[in-house]
Amino acid sequence: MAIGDTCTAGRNVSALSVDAARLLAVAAVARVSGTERLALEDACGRVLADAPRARTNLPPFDNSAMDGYAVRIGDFEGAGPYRFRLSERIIAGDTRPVHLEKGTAARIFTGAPIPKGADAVIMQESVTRRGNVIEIATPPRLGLNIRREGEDRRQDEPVLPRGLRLTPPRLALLAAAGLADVPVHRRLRVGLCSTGNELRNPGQTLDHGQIYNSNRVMLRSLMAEPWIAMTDHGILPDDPDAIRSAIRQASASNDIVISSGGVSAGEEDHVLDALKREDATLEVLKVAIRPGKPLTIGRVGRALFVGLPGNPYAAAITFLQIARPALRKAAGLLEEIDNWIPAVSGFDYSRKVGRREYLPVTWDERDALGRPILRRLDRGSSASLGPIALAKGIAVIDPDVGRVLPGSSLQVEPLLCS
Ligand SMILES: Nc1nc2c(c(=O)[nH]1)N[C@H]1C(S)=C(S)[C@@H](COP(=O)(O)OP(=O)(O)OC[C@H]3O[C@@H](n4cnc5c(N)ncnc54)[C@H](O)[C@@H]3O)O[C@H]1N2
Ligand code: MOO
Repeated sequence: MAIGDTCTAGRNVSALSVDAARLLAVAAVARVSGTERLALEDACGRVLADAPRARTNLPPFDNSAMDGYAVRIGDFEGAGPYRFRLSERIIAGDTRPVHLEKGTAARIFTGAPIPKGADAVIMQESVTRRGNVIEIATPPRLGLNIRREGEDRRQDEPVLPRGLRLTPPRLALLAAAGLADVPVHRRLRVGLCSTGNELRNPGQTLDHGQIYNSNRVMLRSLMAEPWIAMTDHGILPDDPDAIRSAIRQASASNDIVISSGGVSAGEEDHVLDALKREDATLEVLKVAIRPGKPLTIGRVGRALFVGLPGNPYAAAITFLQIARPALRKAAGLLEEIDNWIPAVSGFDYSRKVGRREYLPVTWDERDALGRPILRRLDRGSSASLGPIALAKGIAVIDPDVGRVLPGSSLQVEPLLCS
């Protein structure tokens, strides 16, 4: 459901489920269109814009997986033990074309090319060697300890699909397939604003009634991704014109604008009015989520505007659950984050039904099935940062659950805490 700008009822709208709000946010953004080519060394954390093709077979030739002896299976005739004279010595990097003489073996090392005619490698620990002759007790199976040419990737085959975040192993695979550079999506331009007359930056002195801006560093750090180019538009006062002009400017120069504060129902909460005056298409106004119910998402020109609630825990949860999937889509990422783990409650918690709730939790032990036994870190009031700062994860409680009993199953989404 998209709520058009004819809706003047402010927060008198029914709350969307978390899943519906996430879908609307994701649907409201398009993938960035620009791409650039980067050397592999500069591409870690960036998003693959195409499926690069292997320049070579991987591995490029049949090679030995062990230090040992290359043999021909056909030479194992009759009953053992079997004796072979060593006719060759092949080390890694040997570029000679070698043909293994019938009835002989080749001394070979890990990574060295398999000589023509050989079809197994016996590791040296399984062989008795006397001078230039080896003795083998039983015949090997075909292909033993041989890494086949092209078994990882064939030349001209796609090495990786587009839309993947380039991680160290993915970059290594691209390098192994002979690629020196890769096409990546341009960085997603994200603008950040903090709204509130009460905000000062850490390091400044506080007057009575003022607080430190904690959302800024939290959101900047949550978005410290190689695929994001962040512009911090600073602290905006609770002034309708200032907020409107900041939204207009930030939306003209960014793909996505994220603000915190000023989205609830009070007359000093100006974000919604500013969006309406900027002719925004409003997508999300209220979500059945705890914390974070007042969440405002709309399109301003070509940009997506995400007005997170000011309360820090609510800002963190709504960012992670609803804004981040939209950012990931816009950046071209096609892999979803699906890292929840099954857990079991170690607490008794009664609550009002209706909203999906995210509780900060930790754990010190696991049950017989290996599931973490969750311990609550306070109620996780939407204004407090202590619980989420110490949490190992966030437990998810479905909207219709009124009581969580010890021993009941819960999903937990791990937080990176180490
Ligand atoms: N009458 C109603 N009041 C409120 C409602 C409501 O539905 N009706 N919703 C409550 C809920 S739930 C939340 S969450 C907050 C959301 O408020 P806003 O997004 O409008 O945010 P503010 O009022 O500007 O601030 C809320 C709170 O957070 C502090 N804050 C704001 N920005 C920062 C920052 N950058 N760093 C640290 N702390 C920040 C601010 O000082 C306030 O204490 O509204 C409830 N009220
Ligand atoms: O729903 Mo608010 O964001 O928790 O306090």
